[in-house]
Amino acid sequence: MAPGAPILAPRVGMVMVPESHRPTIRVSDMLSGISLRYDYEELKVATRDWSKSRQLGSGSYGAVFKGEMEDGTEVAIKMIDLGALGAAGQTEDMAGFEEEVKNLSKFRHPNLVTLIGWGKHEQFRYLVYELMTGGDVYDRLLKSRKRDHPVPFLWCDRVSALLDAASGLSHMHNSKPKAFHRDIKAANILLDRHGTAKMADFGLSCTSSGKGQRGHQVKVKTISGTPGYACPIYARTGTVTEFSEVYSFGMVILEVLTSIPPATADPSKPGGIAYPIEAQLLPGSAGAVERCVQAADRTAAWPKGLPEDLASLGIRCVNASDEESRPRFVEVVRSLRLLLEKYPRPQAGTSPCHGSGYLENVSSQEMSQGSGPSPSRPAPFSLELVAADGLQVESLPQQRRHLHLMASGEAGGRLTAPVGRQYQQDLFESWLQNPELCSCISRLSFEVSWAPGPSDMQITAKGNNPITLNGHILARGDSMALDLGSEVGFPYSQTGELALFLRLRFRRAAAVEYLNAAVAPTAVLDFGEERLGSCPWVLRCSFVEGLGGEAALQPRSDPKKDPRCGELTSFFWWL
Ligand SMILES: Nc1ncnc2c1ncn2[C@@H]1O[C@H](COP(=O)(O)OP(=O)(O)OP(=O)(O)O)[C@@H](O)[C@H]1O
Repeated sequence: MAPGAPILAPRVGMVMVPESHRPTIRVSDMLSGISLRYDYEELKVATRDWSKSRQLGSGSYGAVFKGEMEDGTEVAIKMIDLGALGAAGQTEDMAGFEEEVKNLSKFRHPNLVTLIGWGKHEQFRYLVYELMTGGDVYDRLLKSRKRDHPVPFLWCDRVSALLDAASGLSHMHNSKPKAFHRDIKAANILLDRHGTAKMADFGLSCTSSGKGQRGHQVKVKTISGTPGYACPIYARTGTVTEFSEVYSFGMVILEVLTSIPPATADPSKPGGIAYPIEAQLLPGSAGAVERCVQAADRTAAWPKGLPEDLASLGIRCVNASDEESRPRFVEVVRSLRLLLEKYPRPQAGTSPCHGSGYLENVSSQEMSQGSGPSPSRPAPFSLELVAADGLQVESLPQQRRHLHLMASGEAGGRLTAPVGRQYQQDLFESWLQNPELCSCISRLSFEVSWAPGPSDMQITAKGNNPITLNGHILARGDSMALDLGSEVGFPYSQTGELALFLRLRFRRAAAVEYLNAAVAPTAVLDFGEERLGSCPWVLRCSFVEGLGGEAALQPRSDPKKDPRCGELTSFFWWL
């Protein structure tokens, strides 16, 4: 599903739902009962005639396009080419169209992607979904590990996505008839613009009304699913149960904890598949929880204790030999909810859960040496959203109003931080309702540079689309000095009266950092207001594990002398 997904053969084979569960009516008959049929012309207009620029991705059965319907609703339209599938010996219901429409039409749940309607034209079938603009969990994990310009995917967003997805799956498994997704994987967990996760891609799903020895189950003739996620017992027997689904979800839990994919291309065998979770974490052997904790992706800034708790849950789900020892989805949901209660989201302003562009859990040593998962470093500035076309800024939570700059380069003794659609895509998309405006923001729109101190701040326009600084237009290559309070704008067009569709204010960051962050942050600091001695700012401590809140540590001019801040010195690289 995600671009660059490592899965080589997403579907091992095609679904064959057994006779007793197979619908006997033709697709066209069945769908006539579903009211939201869209005219082909409307779908064509919505996607600007299936413009390549509107393509969101493609799966086994065809491409998915972003569309805008007549009423302005943004949607994702999956196009299935039955001609191509027929040539490959596949039929209409094998393409998953019938199943997907039938199953999705039944479900209305906040954590299942909503099917808005459908359409057909010649050999094409169309599925119209709510648009999920936040990407998928697989892609988020990939982006969080990128060496250049990583986009943090922090622990609370990860656990919350797991809880959402498990809730959607639990709903399917507790509905009547019970429904099986059959392709649970990180790439099929999509995120909306607010970060809510929903299960997608029901092309393989099927229902069961009968109970077998192991509860509700469906025996399929051909095994399908995604390598690495598929339960080995299901792969052997062809019997889908809730437990086989929980196995796949357990793999997702371990993947979200460690950012290690369950399956990937095997570099040693052309066309081969490697199973990194199996190989590195040995989930079925003693010590698996410890290995998972060791492998926990530190860029997520896990709080102490959470990796153990999450690993234990994941390991229970992927018990390969005794499937009945796996929890049911309802238990998985409750366990994940308990984890979010046990480890509450830190408050805004000191939160390691600020999403896009936010500081990640790289240890202070890594930061000072510029090593570790990424060479990016938090800048002591941020850009605060002042206004965006079509958006009521006050409706956004505080933490979604800030673009936190990351210093990712150094030139001539100056640090630079990039801003643009390529770097803060999620944030720009969440600010701008109109995707065309979003695409007016260049991939690299501008760079902020400064001399360590920080002083002598400068902005340099880098994109084809101009920007403004305090009302002055800056074209590509233009630089201007930047002050705290300066306003950066994005103009609608270069001609006519200057009107801005997005305005951001340059401000000092409410910076946070986690010290001694081997796995969990032990302290959170932010810039205080005072200037003391030769030091331009004092770091005020908001939270230290075991010490409580802000009152526990007072601001001071020489943190080096305080034993409680042993690592603080390496934090001063930007001062
Ligand atoms: N509702 C949606 N909103 C936004 N993007 C979507 C939506 N549904 C799918 N996509 C995007 O379209 C791409 C293709 O999705 P699709 O479900 O067709 O295939 P897949 O699940 O990747 O592959 P396969 O069907 O072979 O498992 C995905 O990468 C996803 O990013």
